[in-house]
Amino acid sequence: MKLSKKKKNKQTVFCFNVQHVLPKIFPRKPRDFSLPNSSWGKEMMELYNHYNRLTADQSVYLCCVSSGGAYLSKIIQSKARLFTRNIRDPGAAFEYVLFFRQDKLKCVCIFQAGHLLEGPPGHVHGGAIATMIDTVTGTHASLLSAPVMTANLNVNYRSPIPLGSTVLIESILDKEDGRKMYISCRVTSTDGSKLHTEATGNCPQPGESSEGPSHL
Ligand SMILES: CCCCCCCC/C=C\CCCCCCCC(=O)SCCNC(=O)CCNC(=O)[C@H](O)C(C)(C)COP(=O)(O)OP(=O)(O)OC[C@H]1O[C@@H](n2cnc3c(N)ncnc32)[C@H](O)[C@@H]1OP(=O)(O)O
Repeated sequence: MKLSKKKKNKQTVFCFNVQHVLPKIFPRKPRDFSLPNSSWGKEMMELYNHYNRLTADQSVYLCCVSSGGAYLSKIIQSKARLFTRNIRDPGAAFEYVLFFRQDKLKCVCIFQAGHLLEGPPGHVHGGAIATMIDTVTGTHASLLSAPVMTANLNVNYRSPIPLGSTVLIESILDKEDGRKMYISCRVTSTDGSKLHTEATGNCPQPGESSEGPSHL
């Protein structure tokens, strides 16, 4: 993955451009799943507008596209799809947008959990929550360094997340030790008053001998 670097108002702004990570052979412009759609509730829209405004000067808006599968299928001859973007029905599963703040080494994700993610009746499945945490910490670590693999993820579920609700997932780089990135993550209600889940993860850049995401 390449990050382009632009000087803007004396600040360095990193732009994540999907065109850099897609091969030229990709037949059409992929749908950008991080743009608003009709399934987004009021809270999701308000938060999206809030963070999107913040990106104007000092942050980066990540375009999380569904293109991974189509890209990979050309290479590994499979029907792979990025797990969190493989359900086409808007609002049915993982609706989310990631915002990466360069200054505080912090990533914020707005996540609206759809009806296909049910675990305990009326609430979000723990595996779906861990998936989103893994996605946020993995993307965060990858954008701070190079593509990583999650080696270790510890998740503590503190209070259930109501199905259909919107939550904030915030990740922070705690420590960088060689090629290991230690990241902590909190899932809270959108006003921050209720803690749903806490997690810590270790995401190293794979060594040369390991089977990392080198094909990316
Ligand atoms: C993929 C990222 C792409 C990014 C693209 C961004 C664009 C945005 C687009 C789309 C976003 C999508 C984002 C999704 C993100 C999802 C992330 C995942 O779910 S990854 C799948 C689950 N994880 C695995 O399958 C790993 C399996 N394990 C391995 O492959 C290896 O064990 C690996 C690579 C983790 C390490 O292997 P070694 O050979 O490279 O290196 P060694 O020496 O074994 O470990 C390195 C250091 O890490 C520690 N370590 C290893 N395993 C550990 C563990 N389980 N717990 C704690 N530390 C561990 C070791 O002690 C070592 O530390 P010392 O350097 O000696 O200090």
